[in-house]
Amino acid sequence: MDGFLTPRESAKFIAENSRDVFIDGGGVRRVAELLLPKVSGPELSLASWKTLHELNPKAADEAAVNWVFVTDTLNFSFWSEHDEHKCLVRYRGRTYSGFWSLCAAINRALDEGIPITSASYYATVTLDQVQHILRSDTDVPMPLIEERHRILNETGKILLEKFEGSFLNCVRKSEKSAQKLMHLVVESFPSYRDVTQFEGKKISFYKRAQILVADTWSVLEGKGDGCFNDISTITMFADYRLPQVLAHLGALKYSDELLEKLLKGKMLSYGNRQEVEIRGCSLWCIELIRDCLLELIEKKGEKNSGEINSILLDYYLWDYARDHREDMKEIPFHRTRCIYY
Ligand SMILES: Nc1nc2c(c(CN[C@H]3C=C[C@H](O)[C@@H]3O)cn2[C@@H]2O[C@H](COP(=O)(O)O)[C@@H](O)[C@H]2O)c(=O)[nH]1
Repeated sequence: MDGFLTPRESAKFIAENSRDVFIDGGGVRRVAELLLPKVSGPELSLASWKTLHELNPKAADEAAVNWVFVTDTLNFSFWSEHDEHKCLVRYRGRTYSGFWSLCAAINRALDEGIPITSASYYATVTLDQVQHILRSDTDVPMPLIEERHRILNETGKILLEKFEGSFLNCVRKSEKSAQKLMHLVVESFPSYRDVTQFEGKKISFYKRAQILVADTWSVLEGKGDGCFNDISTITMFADYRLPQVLAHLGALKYSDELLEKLLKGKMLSYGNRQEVEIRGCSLWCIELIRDCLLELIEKKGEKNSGEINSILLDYYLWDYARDHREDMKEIPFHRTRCIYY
C-alpha cells in the first residue's frame, strides 16, 4: 500500500495538527508511573496473552495461528447502542460480551464440530451458518453480521488461493519481520486496509493488521515463526477502547465540543476528522507513554523481564479498560460503526 504514511508517522502528523483531541504531558507521565511497578510483573509480559485469557488458545501450533487469524479478521465493532442491551455469548458457564463474545462464539462452534477456523470452511460458509455460529444469548445480535459473513467468504477464498489455506504460510513469507507481515496482510486482504486521509495526507492505522501481527507473536510465544526481529515497531491498535481509557486516565483530552458530542452518543463516521484525531492522538499517546516508561525504568534501574513495547502496553490498558468499565462512564468511547476496529 504505497504512498501511505505508516501508522506511527500518521499518528505523529495527526497529533501535531489535531484541533479537538490533545495529549496531556502530565497525564502521559502519570500513566507511565502507573505502569512502572508492573514492568516486572506477569501483566506486562508476553505470557499474559495466554495465562490471563482463558478463551485464547494455549497451543502454539498451526491450528492456534489459524484461530488467531479468523478471530482478528472478525475483530471489530462490538459496541451496542445501549450497553444494557447487547450481544452476549454464554460459553462453559461464563457469559462474555464485546470482543470476548466473538472468541466464545468461535470456541463454541469448534466444540460443536464446526471447523470455523478452516479457510476451506469459511470461504463458502453461508449467512445462515454465520448467524448460527455468532448467535447471541440475548435478543441483540452481534453487530454487522452480514459484513462479517462477506469478509469471511472474501478472506477464506484469498487464504486458499494465495497461502494454501493457512495463515502460517503467510507468516512464514514474512521472514520473521513484523512489518513485512503487516504489509503482506494489508496487501492481500482488503478488509484489513484501515486507511483514510487527514489534512491532505494519506494515513494508515492498520488496526486489525497490527493486532493480528501482535496476536500471532503472542500465540507463538515470540518463538520460532513468531520470533519477529522488529516486533517493537508495531504500535498500539487504534480501537474505541484505548482512547476511552487514555482519556479516563488523563493522558488524552477532548475539546468541549467533541466531549459534548460523545456524551450525547453521536456517531462519528469512519475517516471523519474528529474520529481520525481520536485514533491518531491515542496511538501517539501510547508511543509517548512507552518512551516515558522506558526512561523511568532506566532511571529507577527497574529490571524488566522481557522487552516493554507498545503491544504489551496496549494489551494491559485494554484489559484495564475492561476491568474499569464503571469508572470510565464519565468519558464515553466514540461511536463509529465500521469493519476496521
Ligand atoms: N487496542 C486494542 N483493541 C482491542 C484489543 C482486543 C482484544 N485483543 C487482545 C486482548 C486480549 C487478547 O489477548 C487479545 O489479544 C480487542 N480490541 C478492540 O476493542 C474493541 C472491543 O472492545 P470491547 O467492546 O470492550 O470488547 C474492538 O474495537 C476490538 O477490535 C486489544 O488488545 N487492544
